[in-house]
Amino acid sequence: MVDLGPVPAGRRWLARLTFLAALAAVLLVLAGAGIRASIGLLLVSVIGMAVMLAAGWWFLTHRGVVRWASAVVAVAAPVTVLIAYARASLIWVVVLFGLLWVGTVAAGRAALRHTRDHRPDEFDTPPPARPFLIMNPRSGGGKVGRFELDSRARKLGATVYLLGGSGGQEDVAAVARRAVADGADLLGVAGGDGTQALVAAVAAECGVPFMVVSAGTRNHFAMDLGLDRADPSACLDALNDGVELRIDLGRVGDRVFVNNASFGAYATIVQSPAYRDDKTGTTLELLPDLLTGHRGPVLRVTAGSLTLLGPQAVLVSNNPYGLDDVAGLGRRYRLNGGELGMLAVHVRGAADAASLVFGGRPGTITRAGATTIEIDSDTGSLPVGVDGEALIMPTPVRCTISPGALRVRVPRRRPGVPAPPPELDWTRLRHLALGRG
Ligand SMILES: Nc1ncnc2c1ncn2[C@@H]1O[C@H](COP(=O)(O)OP(=O)(O)OP(=O)(O)O)[C@@H](O)[C@H]1O
Repeated sequence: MVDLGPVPAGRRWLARLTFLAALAAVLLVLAGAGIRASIGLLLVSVIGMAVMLAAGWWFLTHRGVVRWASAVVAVAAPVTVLIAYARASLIWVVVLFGLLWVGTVAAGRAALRHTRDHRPDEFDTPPPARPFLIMNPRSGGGKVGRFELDSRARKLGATVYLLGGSGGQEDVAAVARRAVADGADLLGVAGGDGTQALVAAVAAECGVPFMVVSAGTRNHFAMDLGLDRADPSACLDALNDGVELRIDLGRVGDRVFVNNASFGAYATIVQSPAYRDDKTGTTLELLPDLLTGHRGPVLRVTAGSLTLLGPQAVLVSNNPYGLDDVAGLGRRYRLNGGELGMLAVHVRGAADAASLVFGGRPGTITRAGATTIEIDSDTGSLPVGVDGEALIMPTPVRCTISPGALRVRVPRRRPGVPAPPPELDWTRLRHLALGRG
């Protein structure tokens, strides 16, 4: 066994604090409510949540009176649970228990936190001599104008191409290719993730570095690169004081994606012509048929040795999302792991929905990692959402990953990506608390 040296005293005390807080939480419930009321409290909570999830499923899969009656039940269930707590004068027990449990988890995580440096490898490379940035003045509600990104970039020596001058949809990949042919030695985008993916593909193909300016609305790619999302102008620092990262690119059919490709209900809904004008109304109208399999393609997914038949939604991502707990929800802790992530949801009825209280029955939510994922269906083509852009692709649709395919230039000083939260491993905590490392 490798000797990792002595454990810092601070971590030992944090591990002890974890056990103390957990014990205090349990004692509080037993002392405040008694054993019988504690069991009752737990049962009422579990039943309330299960009813809420089952009613939520009925809301999504029905229309008319049944839908709205389900909505009432979905809201009434948690309210009833709260009333039950209040009538038993136990709200303070529940609130205090919640606070103590949050403290327990925080102390446990801090005690087990990885000590290894989480930053990806950075490469020192000379600054670009002829950077070329494509900017979309309409992205993020006009961030290019608000943060004066175009004039700032020009002052730093970049050539700026503003999208939208022609009035119609421009071929950004062609603009980027022309720029490289004319001598550009870096390509960058200030815009949404769909545009980032199109230009990143050209940068990887031409072997020039890519630069991301967080001027979109969601900026998920910028977030997972550890860039500043609040102030997109900070991303321009990469031009004069930058380092390079090597990251992976996902491929779906003949397209590149930087974040994810989605299949199934959501991808089908966004293809609907009515979706642009009425997102909620169109989703509610289409969901019942899509979720119950009366409409839309039946998906067949192969990820490594795993095969799934009939999931309602599948998300394939460029490196897996940290979905193990809410802290990591919707973010990737690394973009250079060389593996696609897959998340598939298959809810067959209200019982499956209710089972989500305990994490779902087997097959309800499936996660996997693989280097190739194939999505097939009984139809000749499939709607696919590629980094938020709605496309139709011929089946079977193959997703692969190209490890280290993209050089990304980022500011040397940037917010960075937090280390993934460690699993709350009680055995390791016990060893730590007892000073055994
Ligand atoms: N290639 C393009 N040529 C011309 N206009 C474009 C192009 N791409 C996007 N637009 C226009 O710019 C608007 C904003 O697009 P974009 O997706 O880049 O930003 P966003 O919606 O703010 O970001 P996000 O992808 O994070 O939601 C779109 O509504 C679209 O009309």
